[in-house]
Amino acid sequence: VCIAEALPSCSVTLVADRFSPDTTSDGAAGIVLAAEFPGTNIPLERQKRWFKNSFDHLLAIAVSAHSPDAGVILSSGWQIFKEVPANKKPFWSEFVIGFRIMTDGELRRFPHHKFGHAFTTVRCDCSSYLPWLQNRFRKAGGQVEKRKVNDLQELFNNFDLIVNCSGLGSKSLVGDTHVYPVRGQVLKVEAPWLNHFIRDGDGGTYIYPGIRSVTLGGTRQEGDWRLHVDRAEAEGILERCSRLEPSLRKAKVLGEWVGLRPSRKNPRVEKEVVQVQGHRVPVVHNYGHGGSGVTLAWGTALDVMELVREHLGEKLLQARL
Ligand SMILES: Cc1cc2nc3c(=O)[nH]c(=O)nc-3n(C[C@H](O)[C@H](O)[C@H](O)COP(=O)(O)OP(=O)(O)OC[C@H]3O[C@@H](n4cnc5c(N)ncnc54)[C@H](O)[C@@H]3O)c2cc1C
Ligand SMILES: O=C([O-])CC(=O)C(=O)O
Repeated sequence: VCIAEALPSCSVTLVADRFSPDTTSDGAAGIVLAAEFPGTNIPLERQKRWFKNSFDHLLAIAVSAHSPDAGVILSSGWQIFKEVPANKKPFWSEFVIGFRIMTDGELRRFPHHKFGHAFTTVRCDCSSYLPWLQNRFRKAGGQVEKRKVNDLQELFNNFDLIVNCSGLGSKSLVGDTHVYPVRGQVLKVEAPWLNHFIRDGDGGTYIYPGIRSVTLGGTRQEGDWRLHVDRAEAEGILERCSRLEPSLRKAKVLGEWVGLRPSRKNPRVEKEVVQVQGHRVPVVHNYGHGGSGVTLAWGTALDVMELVREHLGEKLLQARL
């Protein structure tokens, strides 16, 4: 969408074997919140820029008339901690709305937790947001092709530049041994009386009210490729969430879902030049966002757009010489 809208002289084709509602992104809890990538060599300033650019983009949708169609809304709530964290202010605290430390009075609702953040962020219902974005893409002249790409070489004859956003698919598509799954299971329940999110800071339990349902999570299992719903885990999620919000014991379960977070120590947002049959072909990678793909999507896409722009500038220069 970024490239198709900002560079109208380019013809952009989206090639994928799965589209909404069948992608990982469709089932994501969709909250705009991020943890620092552990052990990453991506500078914090760059992670901040990704967060801020995404947040500002989504906030503008959330406060516009597009909000209901796009499934993007403002969401207020609490992130609570059983122990006071070493870093009391996460790196994104300056970008969300009204970030503050919770008062003792607020914490009384959560007797097993000692510390918390209160703030307003954005929540994306991706089963609405993705079709809405795809519509924007088509309006900007984008083409869509549904097929599996087995090797990037299949694309080099028809395209001048490739942007690789294949998530976990990059393991086989570009032979990346650093990308791995972190399995996550969630439930959707009917509890229209809930308006505020509650997230345990360890990421193991969360309650996110949305437009049509409330998402309950979660699990984080590294290297686990199982895509089926695990009964015991579903019961565990319901139990943990009900301990935080007892009214959930009465909520009707509407659906269950499992997804694999495309995880990587360093999310890969960079240009690579690949040699194919004597030609140098540029590939811009944008994958490995782990549990923060909804949060960082727009910010990383803007970096990709800059890399695409640079490449077009170089091409133009070469053509003139
Ligand atoms: C339970 C759970 C909860 C989550 N909650 C949140 C949250 O609250 N906030 C947040 O920010 N993030 C969240 N995430 C993380 C988020 O879902 C991911 O980071 C994001 O979906 C990754 O997006 P992606 O586009 O890279 O990958 P995907 O959504 O998996 O898309 C990859 C695309 O590439 C295509 N593809 C791959 N290989 C090929 C190939 N060889 N040929 C053709 N097409 C190919 C696929 O068909 C698909 O269309 C959550 C994840 C899970 C599992
Ligand atoms: O951790 C959260 O709050 C939601 C999320 O991003 C995930 O499950 O990956």
